[in-house]
Amino acid sequence: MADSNVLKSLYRDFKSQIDPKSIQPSVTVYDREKEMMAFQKLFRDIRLQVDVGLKLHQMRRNTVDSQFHDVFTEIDLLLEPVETAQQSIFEGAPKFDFVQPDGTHVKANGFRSLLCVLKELLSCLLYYLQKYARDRGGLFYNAADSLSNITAHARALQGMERICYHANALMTVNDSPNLHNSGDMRRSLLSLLYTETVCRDAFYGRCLGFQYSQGLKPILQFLAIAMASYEDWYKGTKDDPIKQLLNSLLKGGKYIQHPTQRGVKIAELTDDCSIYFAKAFWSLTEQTAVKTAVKLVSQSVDVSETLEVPAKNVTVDSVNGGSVTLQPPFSDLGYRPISVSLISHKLRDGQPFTGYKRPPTVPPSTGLIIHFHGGGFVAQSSKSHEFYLRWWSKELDCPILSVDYSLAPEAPYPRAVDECIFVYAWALNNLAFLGTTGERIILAGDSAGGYFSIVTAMKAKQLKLRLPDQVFAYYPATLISSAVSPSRFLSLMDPLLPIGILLSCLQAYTGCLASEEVQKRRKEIRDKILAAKGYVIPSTCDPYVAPKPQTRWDKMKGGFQRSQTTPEVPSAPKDSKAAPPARPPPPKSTRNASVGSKPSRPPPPSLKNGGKAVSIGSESPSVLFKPSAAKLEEHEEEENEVFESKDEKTSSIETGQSETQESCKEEGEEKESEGDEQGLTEVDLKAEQQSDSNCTGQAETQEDHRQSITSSASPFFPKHKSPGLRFGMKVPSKEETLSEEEIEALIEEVMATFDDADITLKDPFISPVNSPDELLKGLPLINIIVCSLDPLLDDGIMMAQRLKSLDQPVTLTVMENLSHGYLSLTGTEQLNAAYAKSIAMMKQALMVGVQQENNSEKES
Ligand SMILES: CCCCCCCC/C=C\CCCCCCCC(=O)O[C@H]1CC[C@@]2(C)C(=CC[C@H]3[C@@H]4CC[C@H]([C@H](C)CCCC(C)C)[C@@]4(C)CC[C@@H]32)C1
Repeated sequence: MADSNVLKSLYRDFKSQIDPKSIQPSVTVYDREKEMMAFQKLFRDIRLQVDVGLKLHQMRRNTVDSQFHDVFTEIDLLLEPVETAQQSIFEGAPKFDFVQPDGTHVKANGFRSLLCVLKELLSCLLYYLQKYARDRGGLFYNAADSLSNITAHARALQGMERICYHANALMTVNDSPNLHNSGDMRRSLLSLLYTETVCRDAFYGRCLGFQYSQGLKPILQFLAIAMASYEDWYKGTKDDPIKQLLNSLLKGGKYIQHPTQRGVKIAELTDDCSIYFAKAFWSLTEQTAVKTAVKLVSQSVDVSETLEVPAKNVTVDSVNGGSVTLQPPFSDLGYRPISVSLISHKLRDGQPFTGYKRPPTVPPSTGLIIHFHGGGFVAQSSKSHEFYLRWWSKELDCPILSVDYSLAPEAPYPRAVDECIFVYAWALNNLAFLGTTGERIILAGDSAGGYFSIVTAMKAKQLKLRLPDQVFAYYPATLISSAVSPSRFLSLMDPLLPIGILLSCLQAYTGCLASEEVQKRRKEIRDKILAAKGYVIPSTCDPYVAPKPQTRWDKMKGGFQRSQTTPEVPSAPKDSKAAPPARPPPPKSTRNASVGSKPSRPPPPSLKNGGKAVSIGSESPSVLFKPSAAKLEEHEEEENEVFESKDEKTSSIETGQSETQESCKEEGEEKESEGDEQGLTEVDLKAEQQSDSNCTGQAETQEDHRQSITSSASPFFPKHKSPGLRFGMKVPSKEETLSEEEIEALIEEVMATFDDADITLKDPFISPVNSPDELLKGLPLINIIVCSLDPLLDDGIMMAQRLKSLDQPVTLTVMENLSHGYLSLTGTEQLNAAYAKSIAMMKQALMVGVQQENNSEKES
């Protein structure tokens, strides 16, 4: 089928040589075809490896055998739903692309990014599966390592499955090209609720940074590990700094060596992240030592001055001939001078200079860049961004004024916005002092700073000040709300902007930091709803226990086993007592048994269910648990036992298994009579039916699977003896069961705790993407630069869509496979290329004469 499509597209290519008009579409179709085939090939190859693996280990001769069998079974079960979601996202993704005003198609949006990430993950998984197949039985074969790698990637695939599922659901409710589901707080809340069930530790363990290219990966891994060890420092007693430092270094080492612990730690620490921790970690770049190091390695400049904009009224000329007086910002902190940095490669006439040896001056530049730094609204300063600002100043040959606006949570919205526009007006009045004639003024900012650059232009427009000539918003946040979007799902695995930190920044900036009591209550409600929907509450599970890496001795034994006739994976029991009894082979191989009767999932729910938000993803069967780092420490001992015999465990687990079936039946009967009364939604019912069929209808096949999973210390399953645990879902107990009305009431209760936020969000300036038309019309050219692997990708795209819909000049540039914050990172060719591209764009914008051309074009 796919082959015939390729043939068709080749034929179209051939035809296009005759008919030049058909060149464009045929190339696109061909590319898409190739992309789709790449996915199909990946799935096919993985299935092939899994089939072989399942056959090899179907005898379940020992614990390692069982573990391999479990992990292959789990992958096998995951592939189908992942592939279904992938196909559907693949179909719909292009509808959300941005088409530049000049007609160029920008192939980027959160859906596409999720597909890229999925592809990367599948490739990694395939790599480890193939490596395992190739090395098995070889001299240097390490069974534990293989198992750990395959397991880690399979667990991440579980997370991806859930994310793709939600993304797919989002696609069905969002009318293209709308990527955010803003305006529906309820739905956002529910989506956020269900994302709690993604095992995020899987993304931060062995798989950390899997989505990035080889150059970027180690940098982001380093930063994530630094964050994990900094947490230990931050929490520890600050009495003895040396002891503290050594301790965090040791912890850093530990997190490199033990990926599982790292994963759990990062997931835990970024889940309910205190804004003060994020602030402290992100402000590491403010340390004198770091600042000095930056100065040493960066471009040297003649001027790097810190100035203060006094808190006095500023009167500026307005565009209609009059003048406007701006009062200094007052909210939250009262009147205060605002700190700014002036960076200039050459000392220019008029510029202040307090350095040691005065260099010769050069005439004022024609351009000026006013820069706003990023830092999630809560951290960083012009100094922490000086590394690239110094280069900019040299390459663009113009001075840069970087604004140190006040930070949240001490100074929430609108303080920083007021400061930015105030400094802008002050700069208009002090161009000569800044060393410029001001012929070309550019506003530029990254991240939170990108947001300020757009909002400042909007404010200038509203106040009728002279507008900047262009705006450069690098990966900006443009929707200040917790609305979900496909790219925002990336924050579930992002090393720089994890979901918990993003949400804390949001609360800090909008001035809605919830009290501890409110947070506690929100969590209680979350747990109640999830339990009622049948999710295994992550925090109630035992820690994830990674397979123990083998010792060299084990490896050698592994090597010797090669000569055996059976393709066994050696797991040398420590003593004879621990030798596992050989299991009789199951009646059918699990793989064969499950063919055709695999727990196939219903399609994503139609969320337009009579206007009711339904339980997104409630039928997902994946295993869910979120271990706690503290618990994990306790289990370090147990971790060593994973490769040991399961003799003692067998009896209790087997009891658990029969209990499982019992409870399954009981609950199933109860459900039949109660289902309607409870007013469950269609999706819920489907889920129930499915779980019922898991219970009885497919007794033979699921029995195999359940047996395979519960009967060993599975690397997927925590040693959880809860009866009723099936595929990470469980039938809610009597106490956990809630009626739909009760769930509604709980949702209402949580929504009420966001009331304040709602008031703030109605401000027309807080989210530029949703600002009224009159505030956006008449803005100068806005250049939006986004990264394809950035949780805020959709924010940038939606801003461009909005401006285009108002016929505003806008460009959208996508930096492929780069992460958020790329301007602050350095050291790889990919980063250098992206950096050079940004410079080239700004250089063009600073050229005197370009504006005149634009204007005359407009007039004509
Ligand atoms: C599934 C649903 C999801 C819902 C999500 C809700 C989304 C809410 C949306 C909007 C609300 C608020 C948005 C806030 C946006 C923030 C954007 C924003 O401003 O993001 C920036 C935050 C700082 C940072 C991470 C960054 C870039 C570079 C980073 C720096 C690189 C090196 C720096 C290290 C500290 C150096 C350490 C050296 C030491 C010697 C070890 C590091 C990591 C500091 C932090 C920055 C991006």
